[in-house]
Amino acid sequence: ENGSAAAIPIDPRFDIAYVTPVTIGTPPQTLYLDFDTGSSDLWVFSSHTPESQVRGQRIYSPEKSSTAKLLAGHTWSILYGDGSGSLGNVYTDNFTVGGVTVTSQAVQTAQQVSYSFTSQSEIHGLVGLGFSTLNTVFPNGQLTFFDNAKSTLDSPVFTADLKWKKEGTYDFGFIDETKYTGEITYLPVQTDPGYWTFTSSGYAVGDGAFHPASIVGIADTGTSLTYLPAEVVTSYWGQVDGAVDSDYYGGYVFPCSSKLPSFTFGVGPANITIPASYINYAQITEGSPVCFGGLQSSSWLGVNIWGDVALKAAFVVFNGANPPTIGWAKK
Ligand SMILES: O=C(CNCCc1c[nH]c2ccccc12)Nc1scc(-c2ccccc2)c1C(=O)NCc1ccccc1
Repeated sequence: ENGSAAAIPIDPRFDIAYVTPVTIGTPPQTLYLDFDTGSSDLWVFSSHTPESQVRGQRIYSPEKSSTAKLLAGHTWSILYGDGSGSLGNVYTDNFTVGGVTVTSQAVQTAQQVSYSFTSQSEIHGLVGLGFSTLNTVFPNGQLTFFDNAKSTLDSPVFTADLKWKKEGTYDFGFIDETKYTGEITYLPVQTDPGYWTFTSSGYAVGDGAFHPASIVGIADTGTSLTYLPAEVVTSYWGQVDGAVDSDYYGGYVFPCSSKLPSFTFGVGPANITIPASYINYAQITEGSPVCFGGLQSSSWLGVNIWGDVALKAAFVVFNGANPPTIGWAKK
């Protein structure tokens, strides 16, 4: 049974994250969750989350679901690179997204969430679409929604068609030819430790020369910006009048009036171009003449991340066959 669901930007001004409607339990409880290829825990705000940590989010109440079952003795705790995190207990219940249903999906209910989640009222939890090896449930790791759904899909794939300041889609089980142009270029995926890790073949700044390089990075729908090696982002921001790498603002900022070049990255023999508008990420604060870049250095992360700023420039196929591969197409 294949499926398709909307990827809705949570803020009309800039693409912090995208949420997708899901239903959990019986009778169905609808929540809007962040589908995240950069992690592998499905966790939700719940009736177990302290009221002081809930600010407008919808919650999942397992006690109101006749099909919910506590996974006794199991707990989870996750920490993300930005220092945010959450922890709690585990239930299994019916989980449906875009017409695809998994009965007895592990649903991790939050007993604690960090402030960065409390402050995002539009995000009611995350659906990890990384490899299940990254799942944090203890003592027995749980399977992701995609791993559970795979056998019921026509093909063991899901695709991401994220859009700039507009609603996109996640498709499960099939590849929609109307969503891309030209050919899909498939690349090998390194599944250790469990991210969708691939190697880009290089980059170009604006209409400049292509620089062949092997850039190993994670295709990550759950991270807003794109973080690349210092020499790459330095050569990009070197082309922008007034751009500086600001300790104060925590990254490259530039005068909002500056003209930005596009950024092209290689995917095998092909390439994807990120339009300049996607890299003009956001004003520092409403009305500020200072803008924050969508392309930032990965040196403090220790890992390169192709986040939403890059992914929304492409149609991306996450192929969960054995061995897994990742496909990139223009659109
Ligand atoms: O975790 C995810 C995707 N889920 C994010 C969920 C989330 C976390 N706050 C959120 C807030 C809103 C919505 C979703 C989230 N991706 C990956 S793969 C490797 C790293 C990593 C590993 C080591 C060191 C650094 C990163 C991360 C990472 O920490 N990204 C977040 C981030 C955030 C800021 C800057 C860089 C990376």
